[in-house]
Amino acid sequence: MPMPADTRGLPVQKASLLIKICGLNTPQAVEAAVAAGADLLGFVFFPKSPRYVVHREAAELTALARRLAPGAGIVALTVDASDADLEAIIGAIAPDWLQLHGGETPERVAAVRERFKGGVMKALGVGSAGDVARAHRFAEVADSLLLDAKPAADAVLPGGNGIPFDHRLIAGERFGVPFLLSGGLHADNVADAIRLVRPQGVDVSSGVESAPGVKDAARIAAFVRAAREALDMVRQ
Ligand SMILES: O=C(O)c1ccccc1NCC(=O)[C@H](O)[C@H](O)COP(=O)(O)O
Repeated sequence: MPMPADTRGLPVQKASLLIKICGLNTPQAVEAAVAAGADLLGFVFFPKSPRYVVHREAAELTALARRLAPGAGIVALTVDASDADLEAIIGAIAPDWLQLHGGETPERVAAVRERFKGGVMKALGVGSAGDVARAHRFAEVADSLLLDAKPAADAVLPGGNGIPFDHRLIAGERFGVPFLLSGGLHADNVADAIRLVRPQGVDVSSGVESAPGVKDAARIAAFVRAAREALDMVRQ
């Protein structure tokens, strides 16, 4: 899996993750996320998702993002992607981060990280104390974690379902690597979630949409404002 060596630009790691808007699929959505001041911009490479972008679209959107916000981190979200798929995505958009949102094992995460020069973020569903213990194992092989709700058994998507989980399971938890809190967040609940969990950042998709796959500029702005204020408070 030959991967470019110059993608670990790491403005995002310096910023310790912070606020990610996921599932950007139009120029308007990218512009709204950038205008709101998002730190990480996520692009979904999972065909069954309403936020799916093909490589050519993703290349155009990430070029726009880099022009408008050179300091923002570009995140490519994949689900159990093969080496060839990852290589094609990296070739198309040179992401700063790969978000692995499938059933990747710790060994697979370590192997991807070995070859990819950007950051590797492992997404995990949390529904029990056992899941938190499992997250610690992944923290040994990933650059960061994204802790999300577990999808329903019959869900089509492994993420992006707008479902929250019990944040008390990870209140004050530390993993040795930064993590994003995710799952069912929106402008009205994100501050409470941040105050309880004290994550290094937050991630949202459904909570800033007017319909599945349709980002809403006002909701993005409100989310980033609320999240930024709460993150600033817990960092003091
Ligand atoms: O968003 C998707 O369509 C998606 C598809 C396949 C795997 C993961 C997906 N999203 C993952 C994310 O990073 C979401 O932002 C995260 O799960 C939170 O989603 P939401 O609860 O909708 O805010």
